[in-house]
Amino acid sequence: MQDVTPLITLEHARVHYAAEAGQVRKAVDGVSLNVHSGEWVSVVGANGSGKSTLAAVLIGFTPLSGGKRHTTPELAVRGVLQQPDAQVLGDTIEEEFHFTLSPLVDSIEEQIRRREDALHMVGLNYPPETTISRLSGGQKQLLNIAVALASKPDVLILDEPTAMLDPGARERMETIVQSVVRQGTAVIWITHHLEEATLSDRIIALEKGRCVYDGALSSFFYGSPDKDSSPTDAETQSPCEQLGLDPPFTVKTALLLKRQGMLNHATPLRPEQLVKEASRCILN
Ligand SMILES: Nc1ncnc2c1ncn2[C@@H]1O[C@H](COP(=O)(O)OP(=O)(O)OP(=O)(O)O)[C@@H](O)[C@H]1O
Repeated sequence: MQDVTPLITLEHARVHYAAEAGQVRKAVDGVSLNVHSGEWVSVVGANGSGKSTLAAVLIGFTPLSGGKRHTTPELAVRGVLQQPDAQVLGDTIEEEFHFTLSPLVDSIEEQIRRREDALHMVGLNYPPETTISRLSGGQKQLLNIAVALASKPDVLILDEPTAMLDPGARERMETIVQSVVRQGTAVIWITHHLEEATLSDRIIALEKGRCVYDGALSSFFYGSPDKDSSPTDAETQSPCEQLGLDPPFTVKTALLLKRQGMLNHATPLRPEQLVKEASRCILN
């Protein structure tokens, strides 16, 4: 059950940078949104659309050029950024957890328990005295995610967390996020892989720094359900298609089936939903 008070609110948030020849680069341009407890929000958009800048604004790293950012008192926000090396402070796994957990948790036993749970969760099976420089890029990313999880934040912001991960670790990330969201953490997941967005509750799309979509996944991928025309009509392109983004394989397949007169108003997002809808269609 979601708390109605937003954890973070942005009101007309702007981040503008000075560019060449006196121009202004609008990295984030008038974005207004709310983030609630226990929701999983995907943020999508083309390269340079402002996703990482928005993440930095939500975390509180990047000051606003205009607009407002409100948070609830003592909100704990943790971010895992794209470059894992940029976030590592310690020489060893143990040190890395210690730097984050010692200001938050007094008991050493509790710190160790959180560290072991988090390493187990992300599947990083290395002893705590391991030197971080020995880890691969993907393993460092998993370490940053584990440290963020161990701090039990109210809001967890993941900027392309799976970019360096193998398929097994990617799948594990989805399970981890489902579990922390169930415990009430709000997760903001920035991704170029729209397959990863299909488990989230809501999708935000950016274009040239502006928020051009904030809402349900089904309307984003299939168009608005209350329109009279079919979502496969050229004139009724979905927001995803209008933005030129690559929809998940399941959505592409479902759209092809719809063009063959199958699936009616079904809007499957995951393969298992597509199989269910297609079977229903065949049996009828
Ligand atoms: N510190 C900065 N100084 C100047 N311009 C910046 C700065 N940070 C970002 N920008 C510009 O702001 C725009 C948005 O960048 P941002 O990294 O937020 O996009 P993105 O959607 O995350 O891109 P990608 O998908 O490629 O990671 C880009 O045009 C970028 O060049």
